[in-house]
Amino acid sequence: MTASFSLLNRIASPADLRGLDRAHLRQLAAELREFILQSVSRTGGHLSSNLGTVELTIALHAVFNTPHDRLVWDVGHQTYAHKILTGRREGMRGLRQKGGISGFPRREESSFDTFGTAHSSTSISAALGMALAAQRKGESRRVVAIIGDGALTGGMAFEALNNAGVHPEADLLIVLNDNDMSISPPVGALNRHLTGLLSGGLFTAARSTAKQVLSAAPPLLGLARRLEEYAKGLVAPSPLFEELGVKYFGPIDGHDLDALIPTLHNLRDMHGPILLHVVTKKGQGYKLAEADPVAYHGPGRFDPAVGLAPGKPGKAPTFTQVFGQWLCDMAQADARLVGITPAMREGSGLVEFAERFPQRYFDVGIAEQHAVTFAAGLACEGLKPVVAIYSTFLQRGYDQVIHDVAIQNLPVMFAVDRAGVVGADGATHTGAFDIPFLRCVPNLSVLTPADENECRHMLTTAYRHDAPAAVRYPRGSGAGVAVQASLVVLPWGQAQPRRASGAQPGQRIAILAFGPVLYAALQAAETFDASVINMRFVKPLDTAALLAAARSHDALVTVEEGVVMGGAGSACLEALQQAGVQIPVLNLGLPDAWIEHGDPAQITTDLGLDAAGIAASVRKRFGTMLSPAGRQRAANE
Ligand SMILES: Cc1ncc(C[n+]2csc(CCOP(=O)(O)OP(=O)(O)O)c2C)c(N)n1
Ligand SMILES: CC(=O)[C@@H](O)[C@H](O)COP(=O)(O)O
Ligand SMILES: [Mg+2]
Repeated sequence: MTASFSLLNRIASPADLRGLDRAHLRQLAAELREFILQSVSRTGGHLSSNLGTVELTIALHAVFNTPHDRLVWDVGHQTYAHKILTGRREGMRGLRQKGGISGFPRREESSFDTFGTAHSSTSISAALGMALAAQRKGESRRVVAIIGDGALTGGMAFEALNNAGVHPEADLLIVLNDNDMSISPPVGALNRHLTGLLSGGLFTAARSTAKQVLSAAPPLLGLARRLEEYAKGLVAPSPLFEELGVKYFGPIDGHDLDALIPTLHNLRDMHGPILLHVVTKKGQGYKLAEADPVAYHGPGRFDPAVGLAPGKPGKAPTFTQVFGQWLCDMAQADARLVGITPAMREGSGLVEFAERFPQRYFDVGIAEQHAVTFAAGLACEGLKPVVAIYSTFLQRGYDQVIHDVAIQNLPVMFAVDRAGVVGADGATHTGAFDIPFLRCVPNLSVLTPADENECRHMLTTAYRHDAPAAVRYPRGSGAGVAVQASLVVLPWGQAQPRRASGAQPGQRIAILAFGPVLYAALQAAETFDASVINMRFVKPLDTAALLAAARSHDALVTVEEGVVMGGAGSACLEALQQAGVQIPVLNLGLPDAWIEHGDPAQITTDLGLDAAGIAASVRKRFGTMLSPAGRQRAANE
């Protein structure tokens, strides 16, 4: 790194910055911002949110006695400054890489990380719990939740505010970090309310007023009350929060340490649930990120002097891109189609659809539960909703899938992206569980395309099925199979034989593959001259193909990129058991363990789900069967 980090290098923990004067804190902010930019440009990571929270993080650690006082971050994708100031500056080299530090707060990583997170809108609930625990235990502790304007759109945040408002004994400070952005531009009436608080020059006027009023020191008891009234009168009052029983302060400039520090100082000594509205800019200080915070939300590696490299032409499309193109084509073909995203327009591949079909596109905010039930409502009235959702975030909408979609057998289609290993985001974002939790729901079908072209066909197949259906596909690209333009419906519930074993009786193995892992299975099959079946459907399972494979082989292997426990392999075991068929079966997939962050290819290898890994597992389990002695034994049986 070329820049000088003379001050930052001396900060081993927040205690080191508490003695610094304002000028030095400003220098620290500048160094920290440069450090984050350089560091993230080398590792990839959530850049623009982190550039926007540098001053806020410094101010929080300067004013609060962390980690005794609790900072609870929402989502946690904006905690790089926090990590750097809490002893993990060197750790940033390995950010989100195998064995390195996480991109999110983790309790096991640092005592300053008070609550593990990465899914949105949990901070107020957790912080309220901590504040009430402290109160009940008689501990003197301040608890601060830091939540973005995007995260505040999540249902959990509203539920927590509703609860906090009836706990005046909870000393809880909620810092609303309002950068007027989610990943994409924010949506919804709450955003309109927040914008209203900043409009008409009020925020500009309030900036200096707030500085004078909210920063009055020292915070005496009587002053706290006056402060509140001043703030109500002179700064923008928010009836919304006040009516909920949460005292509202702000808005103040979240990049101005002279406003932040004294204000936090005063609010620190007030009681009950309080919300401080802080205004920041996503990408602050790096012009390219300020101009395009969406592109710099979570970039890979890049040269900070040049910015993000343009996508390479001719590269195979990702599954997400295949879905995005399919959605536009299907929308063109069927006027009933509507597309829904819970705040993931870019990640889920809906940018073009949103532009071309604005009346049929719904970004509902970070509100997965609502997204699913909203889709159910649309379906009730004859529309054909497609909910584009990451596997990990569908976990949030599970009861809605069961109660609102499946019980009523409504034709809602789920395009389940990021199913399987995701890489740098790690355990919180791995799409591990969707097969088990979806396949047990009556009426709901689960499809697992093996490649890009099959993905397009399966999306069409599921869409035309006219009942609840989920098509799951992974992050990134697959085998690179060319995608046909036509909208093809595949035979419902039918597997596809891909390779026939020519092995001797006693040595015949069939690999049943679910999803893109088919291609690794095909490679592994060469080693043992195994049969390979592309199962295509987890549900309805092609039991005819399964039983036929069991009859004509000596062992079965199932492979999927999801947890083995309760997964597609389990579905095969259940079907075999129901049919009274006994055959050795090896189930391969994700283990009963958290999949940590790292390079996705490396993770796949470590999990034994690449060709070599599958072959090694088969050899380990069925090695004796494959040996001459084993063959002899099988022949004698
Ligand atoms: C439950 C859930 N849904 C979606 C996401 C994906 N996501 C991560 S950050 C983010 C935007 C958050 O916006 P905000 O809280 O305002 O923070 P900012 O990015 O603006 O700093 C979204 C939608 C998530 N982490 N969790
Ligand atoms: C923090 C968060 O939840 C998102 O920003 C997520 O990291 C995006 O992941 P993708 O890069 O897979 O879209
Ligand atoms: Mg935001």
